[in-house]
Amino acid sequence: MAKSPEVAHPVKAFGWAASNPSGVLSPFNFSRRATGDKDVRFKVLYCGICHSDLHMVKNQWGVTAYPVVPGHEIVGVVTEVGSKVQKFKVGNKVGVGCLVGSCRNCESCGNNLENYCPRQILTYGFPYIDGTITYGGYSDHMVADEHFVVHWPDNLPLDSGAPLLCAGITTYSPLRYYGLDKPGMHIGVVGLGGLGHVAVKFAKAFGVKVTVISTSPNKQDEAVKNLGADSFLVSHDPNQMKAAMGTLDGIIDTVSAVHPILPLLNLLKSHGKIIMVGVPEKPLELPVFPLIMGRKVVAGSCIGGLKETQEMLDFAAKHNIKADVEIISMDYVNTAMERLEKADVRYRFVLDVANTLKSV
Ligand SMILES: NC(=O)c1ccc[n+]([C@@H]2O[C@H](COP(=O)([O-])OP(=O)(O)OC[C@H]3O[C@@H](n4cnc5c(N)ncnc54)[C@H](O)[C@@H]3O)[C@@H](O)[C@H]2O)c1
Ligand SMILES: [Zn+2]
Ligand SMILES: [Zn+2]
Repeated sequence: MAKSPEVAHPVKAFGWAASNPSGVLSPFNFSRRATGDKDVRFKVLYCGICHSDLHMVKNQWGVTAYPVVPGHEIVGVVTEVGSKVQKFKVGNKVGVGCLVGSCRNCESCGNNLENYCPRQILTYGFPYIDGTITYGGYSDHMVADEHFVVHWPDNLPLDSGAPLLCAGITTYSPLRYYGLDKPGMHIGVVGLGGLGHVAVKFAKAFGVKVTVISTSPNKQDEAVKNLGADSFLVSHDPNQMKAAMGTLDGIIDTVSAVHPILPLLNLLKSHGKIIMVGVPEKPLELPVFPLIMGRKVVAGSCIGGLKETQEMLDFAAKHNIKADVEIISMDYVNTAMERLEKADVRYRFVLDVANTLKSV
């Protein structure tokens, strides 16, 4: 039976929440559960702002339960561990991404794919096993079962590394799973935002040639010079798109809004794959002819399991991969959301929670 909120959640917490589909966030007092046997409690230091947070605070997917405290790119330092915790000690640097629970019993969980567990529990806005609602990392502290907590590699910066917990794993996982990680391959990355720019970095680290496909010609210089992309295509330039037809082994599509995929399918070689990771609020149109003519694949991918998330972080630390970030204070969050909506960020906002979150 679900415990009453007071019993289940005796520890005071403080963060910023949206309370209606305007998406405007404001200071919010709430509480979290006591540290259970297998729980890790940590002080939040930094939290990235994912476009999913924006979709959620505005209820663009129609699933938001208000009030919602967003944030699933959370790094911090452990302050307390339960008596049965094995992997962590007080003082360890840790991270929590999009998941804080799953059944631990199904085929997906058995294969370290908690991200495909039908009973997965997301880090915020989701019913937890005690019947309460989860709250994310735009807050002073977190508590999570140690299975859903990852070790932070020593040489990975906390602030610019935080976005790897969602943007990083969401692009690393499909590059690996769909075999788009072989040196000499040529892939496209569509949408040069939070996810897209780290997709470029991981693909380059795998030895893959990368073309960025974007609506914004003004991102070209930066994509090539700073992010290491090999080439750049302006998606609304028909001449450029025509010249590049049939050249790509795969595409990672990170676009957050409805967009045509026919021009992207045309860029693929035969047997090429387009992997959808962006989540537009409405369905996309799927033209079938260009699919069958070339045995092409349209596929999807959702974050990654905990084992792969740790592997991705360790890989990033080894190859010096981090996000390009704009560090902001908590009271800038609403402006940041407005700017994110206009794609006015290079390339991820990260909240400096520990230094700027003030209780009221
Ligand atoms: N599959 C997953 O597990 C997963 C994980 C995280 C985020 N997401 C989703 O991925 C998407 C991208 O997230 P992000 O944080 O990188 O967002 P972002 O806003 O940082 O980047 C999105 C990019 O898409 C571009 N874009 C927007 N509308 C466009 C249009 N109509 N045509 C072409 N380009 C357009 C923007 O310019 C921007 O560069 C979001 O929908 C988010 O919810 C999915
Ligand atoms: Zn995310
Ligand atoms: Zn499961």
